[in-house]
Amino acid sequence: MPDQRPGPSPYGAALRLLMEPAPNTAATAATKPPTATAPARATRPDTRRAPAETMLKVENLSISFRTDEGLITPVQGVGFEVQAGRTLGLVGESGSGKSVTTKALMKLLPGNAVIAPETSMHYTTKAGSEVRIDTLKPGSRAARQLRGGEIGMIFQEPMASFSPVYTIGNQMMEAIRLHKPVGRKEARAIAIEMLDRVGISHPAGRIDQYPHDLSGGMRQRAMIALALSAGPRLLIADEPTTALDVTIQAQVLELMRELQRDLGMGMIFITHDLGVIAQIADEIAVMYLGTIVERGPTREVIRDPKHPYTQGLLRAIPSLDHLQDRLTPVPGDTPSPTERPKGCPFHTRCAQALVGTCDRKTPDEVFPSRGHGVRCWLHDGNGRSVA
Ligand SMILES: Nc1ncnc2c1ncn2[C@@H]1O[C@H](COP(=O)(O)OP(=O)(O)OP(=O)(O)O)[C@@H](O)[C@H]1O
Repeated sequence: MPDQRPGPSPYGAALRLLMEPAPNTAATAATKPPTATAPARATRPDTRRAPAETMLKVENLSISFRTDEGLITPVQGVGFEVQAGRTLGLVGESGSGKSVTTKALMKLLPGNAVIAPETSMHYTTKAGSEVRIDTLKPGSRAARQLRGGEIGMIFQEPMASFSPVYTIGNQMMEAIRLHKPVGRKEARAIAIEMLDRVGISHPAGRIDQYPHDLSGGMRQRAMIALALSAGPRLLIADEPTTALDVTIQAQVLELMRELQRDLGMGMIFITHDLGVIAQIADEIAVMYLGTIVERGPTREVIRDPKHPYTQGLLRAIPSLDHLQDRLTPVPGDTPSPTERPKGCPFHTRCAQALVGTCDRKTPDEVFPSRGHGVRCWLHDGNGRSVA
């Protein structure tokens, strides 16, 4: 089991600012991240409160895999929404089912995967038509059109997107022409413009370089340009900044926010790091063992986490001014999906578990406040804590 404790990221400090009800000026200055490009969200005026338009609605998503050991179900009853111009942060430990969930959206699940019949995944296209993603055939033309043209994806490792044997430009032009009726010349012009947009200097020259000619940060930017060149309406970003050093990480996050504002894209941002989520996400969904245990507006979930697992993740965040302190990781290991505990999946690690309830019955989602949902027997859904 890999160590899940987050490293000392500068976002720990940004997160603290979100958690503290009224930071005083002196404290704010002392805990500011060292990167000038990453101002804390808490200090930034919120300019994105336009009426929300739901572009993706996932309900009751369950995914199983046929394996030699039998059927395992690493994703169970997941539901969330993504709005145009907003970001949903999907956070959870390794193996919690984040990648499998997004692969289902991209129709990229392997052949041994089975999506439960009660699942529904509604997506609204650029043209305004409704697509039931759950009913699309993987490998079909409709699925290919959805991927790239409507839903783009960026990964932690840019080489997962780029082929090493073609130039950046050739790969971008191919992506553009797959989704837009343009000739080579026009596609090249769009690609150069996109490289420029993501901050790559001398884009007209860089376009003819190979991925390995670029530095790590540049490759990451080029991958964002590649994903955006087909003009996706929804961008799925799977740990896109984890491999970068903190300064570049902050620049890439800022760039993504900027592009999102300009293009009005919806975004699903996947990470282990709640500090990064605090920087980029409007809403958070916390996943544990294939279930969303808590979701809601970022600020509210971070200031007033309801689920003991979310509370544990927040306790595990280091702050820059207390790096010498011991972190408090969530005790215990995540059980394997083949040994999913009965009742609440977190009860085996929960210090507040109610014997006879949490170990027997699976909690339904309740809403202690508007838009803030939690699956935990400690909450009764009327804003009251049962414990
Ligand atoms: N093809 C497959 N066959 C069987 N099990 C699989 C398959 N793909 C994924 N799984 C299982 O599904 C579970 C969830 O995996 P997933 O990759 O979605 O986790 P994650 O939250 O994205 O983790 P990480 O942060 O490490 O990427 C894991 O237990 C994994 O072993």
